[in-house]
Amino acid sequence: MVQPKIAPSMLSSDFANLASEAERMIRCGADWLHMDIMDGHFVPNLTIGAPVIESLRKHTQAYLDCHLMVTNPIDYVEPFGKAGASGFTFHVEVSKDNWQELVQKIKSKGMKPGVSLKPGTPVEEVFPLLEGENPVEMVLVMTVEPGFGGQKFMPEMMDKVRVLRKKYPSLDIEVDGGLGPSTIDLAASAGANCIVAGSSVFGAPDPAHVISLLYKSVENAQNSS
Ligand SMILES: O=C(CO)[C@@H](O)[C@H](O)COP(=O)(O)O
Ligand SMILES: [Fe+2]
Repeated sequence: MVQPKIAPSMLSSDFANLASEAERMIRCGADWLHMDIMDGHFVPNLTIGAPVIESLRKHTQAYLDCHLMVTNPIDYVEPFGKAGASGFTFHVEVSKDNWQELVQKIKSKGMKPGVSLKPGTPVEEVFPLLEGENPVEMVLVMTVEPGFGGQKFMPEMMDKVRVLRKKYPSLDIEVDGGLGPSTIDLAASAGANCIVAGSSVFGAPDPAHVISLLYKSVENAQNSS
């Protein structure tokens, strides 16, 4: 059975207090911290890069689940490895020609390679990356258009999750965008085990309660499947 992981998206945190926000999330029961890296080109928004990951790493031992919404992910592997990133998830839409080199490089820097796909990208496009000698170890299914937090969950993306879970029973499948107490059951029953949640966690009066609801939903779905 794949381990449930709840990953609050730090995009919804107070960036001016990133270290204490990270610590607060871990205290609230978060398994991973989801870090959204946007280059203002692949997506129309600009966030943080390796220097911020490096600074945060000095304050936490937590798993830093980095989601690279960038046009040239290969340029980021070395700096992110040095900075202390744990997971490095790139987008399939910009990696068709060099994903093999990318995966190899990510692993050689001690990070876990993942691939993400935008809502309009067919799930079949990630299949080659899950086969062969050097596969990715996680698929991140976007459930909103990448770029911003606080958008509405797209339930039609659950078909992709179902297809992936059927084909790859032990794969880490992450969902990202619009996840919270009202949408988690759809994602959990489709087979997602890694759950990114930004606004629903940071906007809640009791983030620990939301994190535990998300975790329990994944556990329940796994126990009844
Ligand atoms: O990658 C992204 C957005 O591009 C996400 O990680 C969001 O930051 C999730 O935020 P919510 O939809 O949960 O508010
Ligand atoms: Fe993300």
